[in-house]
Amino acid sequence: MARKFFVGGNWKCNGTTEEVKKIVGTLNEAEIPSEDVVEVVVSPPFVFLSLVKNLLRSEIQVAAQNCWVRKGGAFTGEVSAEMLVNLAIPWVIIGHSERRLILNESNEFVGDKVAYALSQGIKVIACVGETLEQRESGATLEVVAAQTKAIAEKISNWDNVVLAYEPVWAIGTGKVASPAQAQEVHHELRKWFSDNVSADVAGSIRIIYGGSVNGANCKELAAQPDLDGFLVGGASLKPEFVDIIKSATVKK
Ligand SMILES: O=C(CO)COP(=O)(O)O
Repeated sequence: MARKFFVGGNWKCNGTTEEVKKIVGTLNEAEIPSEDVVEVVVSPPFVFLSLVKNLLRSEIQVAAQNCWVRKGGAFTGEVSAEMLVNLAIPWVIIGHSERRLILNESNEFVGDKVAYALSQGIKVIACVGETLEQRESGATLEVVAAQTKAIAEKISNWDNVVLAYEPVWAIGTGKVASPAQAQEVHHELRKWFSDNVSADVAGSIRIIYGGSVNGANCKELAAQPDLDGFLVGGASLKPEFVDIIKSATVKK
């Protein structure tokens, strides 16, 4: 079965009510390819999830940017998977490098979070990616394999997971991975699934790229055979996000 192109917009810790309404207005008016061609998900900060879900056209889904690792309770400042279910939020981003590196989320903790969110029926955009230092020392594949393995050790069904390869050195830097660099890692990750999980999962899992994707560079990246979409940061706050969604048609 062909892998449906996936475009996620990670708004990170940005936006006011007015700005959020403006982005949603742009998306609601945009001409985008049908749901058969592309799956689109935007991820606002927690406080705007309900607002966005209520205002946004129904073909575009909503994701949280994180959730607590287990059942909710006495965990001040956290938001539980149960709460996301209660708000009918279908997706969550887990293991973004900003959380791994700034908030010290370990591979194991990320694996536990992915497993718990899935157990509650929430689909997961799981992020992996190497730092510049790791790339320069030749450790890229080892790093992304270890991050993926820590998830694989905690889950047995990958149907509701999208894997986002986001090299840290490309995030927010304007320094996008070349199509060849992205393809190489996506290909190796797919091979990792084939060797360590199953040929079925290797063939069906969507591996999307994130890191300085914009309206100008998306088409060439989208054309890479093992690249099934994008996780977009900065450009997802701008009208050019629509151009990135449209790059799905490159696969046709
Ligand atoms: O981190 C990202 C998406 O999760 C990518 O961010 P930028 O697109 O701003 O580089």
